[in-house]
Amino acid sequence: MTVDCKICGIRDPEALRAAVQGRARWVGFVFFPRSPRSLTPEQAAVLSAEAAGRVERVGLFVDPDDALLDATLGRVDLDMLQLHGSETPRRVAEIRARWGLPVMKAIKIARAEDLAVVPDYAEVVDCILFDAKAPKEMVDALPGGNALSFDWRLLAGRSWPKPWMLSGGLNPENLTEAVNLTGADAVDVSSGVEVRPGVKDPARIAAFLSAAGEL
Ligand SMILES: O=C(O)c1ccccc1NCC(=O)[C@H](O)[C@H](O)COP(=O)(O)O
Repeated sequence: MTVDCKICGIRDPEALRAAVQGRARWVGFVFFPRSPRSLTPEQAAVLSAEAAGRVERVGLFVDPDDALLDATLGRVDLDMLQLHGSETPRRVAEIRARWGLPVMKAIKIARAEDLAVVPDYAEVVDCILFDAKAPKEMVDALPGGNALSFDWRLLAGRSWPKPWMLSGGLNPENLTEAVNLTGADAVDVSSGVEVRPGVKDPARIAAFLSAAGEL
């Protein structure tokens, strides 16, 4: 079984190289200033140039306005956009049409009812990303990248009309169980391959990609 991996929140060349050497399919660059993983367009442009032709480059945005997308995409070459906020299906479709890039929409899951929106988004996206919804009590939660998992059994035996990725609290130790339960053929990780928020660990990236290769 092949499981394609995305390493999200890449901020430095060492992490990028570990992702490329371990044969990640995608790397993610975060454009959300409140995140410890956020990059300026100038920083991302350097990493994006190094990644070109070796790994697909995903730009992560949270409810971006047109000006932010224009400013970022004017400076950084990206292969896909990841929308990780409260973007409506209509806004997702608008972004996809206007910037002409494939779009992945994060759908945040805490309980079965949270999956009810999938058909609406599936009509307008290229890929769905299932991530954990942070509980309200978690006051300092980010819109994603919180090292939280959801109940993977909610996806067991389900099929979806578009390609999809599993994310949320994955790490080298739990990847096998997560994939076996959900049947995911693509996964996304950030916190689980870090030494602390925003600081990637090349050895953990290698371990995650190795675990994926052994599935
Ligand atoms: O990583 C962030 O800081 C971030 C900020 C705002 C929205 C989303 C964010 N990250 C999302 C991801 O890194 C992944 O797509 C995914 O949710 C995995 O996160 P993690 O649970 O940390 O592995």
